[in-house]
Amino acid sequence: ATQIDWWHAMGGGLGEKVNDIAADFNARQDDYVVNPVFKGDYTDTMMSAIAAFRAGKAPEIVQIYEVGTATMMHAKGAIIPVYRLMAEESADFDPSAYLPAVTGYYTTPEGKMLSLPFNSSTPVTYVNRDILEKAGVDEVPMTWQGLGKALEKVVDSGAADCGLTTTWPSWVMLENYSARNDIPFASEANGFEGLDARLQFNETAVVDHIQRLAQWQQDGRFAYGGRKDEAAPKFYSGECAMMMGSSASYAGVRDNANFDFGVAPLSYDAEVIESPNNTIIGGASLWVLSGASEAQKKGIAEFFEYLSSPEVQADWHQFTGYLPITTAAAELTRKQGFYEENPGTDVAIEQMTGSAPTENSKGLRLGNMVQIRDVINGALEKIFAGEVGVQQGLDQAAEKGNALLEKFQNANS
Ligand SMILES: O=P(O)(O)OC[C@H](O)CO
Repeated sequence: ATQIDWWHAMGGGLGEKVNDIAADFNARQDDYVVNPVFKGDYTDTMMSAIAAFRAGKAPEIVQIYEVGTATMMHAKGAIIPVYRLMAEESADFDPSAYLPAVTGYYTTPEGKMLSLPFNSSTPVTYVNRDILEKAGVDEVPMTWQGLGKALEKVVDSGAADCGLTTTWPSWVMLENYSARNDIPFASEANGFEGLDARLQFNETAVVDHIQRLAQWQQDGRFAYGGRKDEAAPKFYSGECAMMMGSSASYAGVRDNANFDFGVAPLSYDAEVIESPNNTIIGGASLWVLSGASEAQKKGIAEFFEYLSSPEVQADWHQFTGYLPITTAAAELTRKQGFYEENPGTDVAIEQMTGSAPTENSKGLRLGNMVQIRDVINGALEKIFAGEVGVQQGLDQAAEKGNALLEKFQNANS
């Protein structure tokens, strides 16, 4: 049988699920064997794939997180766009079957899908209901203003040491704060309209928002917990009453929380917007690397059809908390009664589909975004440690980030 290597970044239970999906596909037919290989976290996986490609040893399929999208798009000659592969193989592939907020991130301005959305998430708020009850907070406020009051009660009552933490701080507190409140994160429609996009978060309400978090970091309402998902144990352990993070943290919360937990939408800023936008996606998509043989390409097309089937997607969505990427998978999940039996699991999808995405909530398409996130997170760490003022820290991050954008623009135009 033809071998197809699939490098991915899904560790733990998610990795086992990926292995099961590949094994099921392999068992259904005899022509192809998909071999999933765990390559570390998202950054490790992307870096390994780039290095392997240069050495002529690339896998056929690689999972790349959403912030690597612009880099992959411009890696001319290194990728086979998914829309082309599926057309060449006459695969059963209908981009309109996917949720618009998901496909928007991964398509060209002409609507052509470059990579296959596989695990798309969006940030939500997890709450420890036991702590909230102890603190006398009856419902989870929808706005940052309401949240400030509720978290004050949590801390003042001694119900928990910390009010709120977050995973992926740049994604949640800058990128998604901007989208939710209809503010540009960068010019040129967040980079969708040109490589000359420049960062704008140091000139918008993001500055006040980070000021708020810096204040809360001082008074206990917020606790910074790391650049990726290192903050999750602060929530699992009951140290923090709430956590903002990926909808795909659901599996971890479900398996680790020894308390009554709930899922609420990501807060919006009542001083900025009356009715919030959708949030933007995170997670990752699957890219096909050039070098795949004719037989491998056929196998990949078949595998992608299988991955996008309502059954596989619905099962993956229900197990992980990633979004059902197709309308059919969402409908199947609803029909199966999953949302009714597991309250809160539909929050992410409601949040994504409640309104049509605007220019500010479609996503980000910025080159070198992996490095830009590091710059932003570095600035947040200094701000929260009181080493630099909020405006100064964000100005410095924007300046460094813009230099990275300019470098990418020069290399690709
Ligand atoms: O934890 P994930 O897979 O939902 O990803 C979160 C962020 O989007 C990664 O960039």
